[in-house]
Amino acid sequence: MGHLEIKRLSKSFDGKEVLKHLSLQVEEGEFLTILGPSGSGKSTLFHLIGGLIEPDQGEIILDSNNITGQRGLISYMPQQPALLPWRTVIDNAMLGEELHGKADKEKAVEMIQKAGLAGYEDSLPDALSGGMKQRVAFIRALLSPQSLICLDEPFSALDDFTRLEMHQWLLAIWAEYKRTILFVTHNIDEALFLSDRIIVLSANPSEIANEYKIPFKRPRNKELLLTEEFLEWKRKLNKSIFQRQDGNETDH
Ligand SMILES: Nc1ncnc2c1ncn2[C@@H]1O[C@H](COP(=O)(O)OP(=O)(O)OP(=O)(O)O)[C@@H](O)[C@H]1O
Repeated sequence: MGHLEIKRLSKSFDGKEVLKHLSLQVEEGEFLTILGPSGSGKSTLFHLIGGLIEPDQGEIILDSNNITGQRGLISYMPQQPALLPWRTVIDNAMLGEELHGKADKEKAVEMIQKAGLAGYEDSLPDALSGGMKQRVAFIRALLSPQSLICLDEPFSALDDFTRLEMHQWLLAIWAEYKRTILFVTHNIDEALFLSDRIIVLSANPSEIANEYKIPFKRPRNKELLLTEEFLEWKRKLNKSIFQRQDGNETDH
């Protein structure tokens, strides 16, 4: 479960083409990142997958079902953690599950503890740091029954130290609860550190400029960031993005 297929998706706003015939697949259990410049249509793509808006053309297929224009079938974690301020940590964590039936409180407590938030179960979100709030939002996404989790730049508001910590935490928890993840970011390091595969988007309108399978072994830890292999990949992706923006040939 969690196999996503996007078929020739197009979307314009006020006559401006944002996505043009975009096709991609996310395999079951895969961590796929879409890397693209600001304004390349990454959030628009997520709004389409989540059924918040309808495409002009194209289809979205999840586990062989056409879900185009349908809401509530994927788990979505936005840039800001979007916790309800009047609900406690545990009640926020169980929210996605509650909306789809009965919540498993024991499981939620277990995950909160694994996320290093033991003792905060009954606290309100205001008592948490930015990184802690993101953990709660991610637990909520993981506990929701949907097989595909879409993460829209979830760490962009965090400082570098917290972000790296969150990356390591996310990979550890993802390895344990194995779900399909579609992640968008414009941070190259983040994309390389986390992903099985990276799709680079071009802008105006968005098309797939390049696609890369990332060979780093798992589990990954922060030492990877300083290896020659990592820096080599970083140069390759930089070149892919910036040559394209400068209007030169792409690197395939
Ligand atoms: N509801 C809307 N009405 C009109 N234009 C829109 C709407 N939503 C998005 N756009 C336009 O579509 C383009 C792509 O926006 P989108 O937010 O999807 O890009 P993005 O890649 O997620 O950018 P960022 O990385 O800055 O968040 C932008 O030019 C934006 O102004």
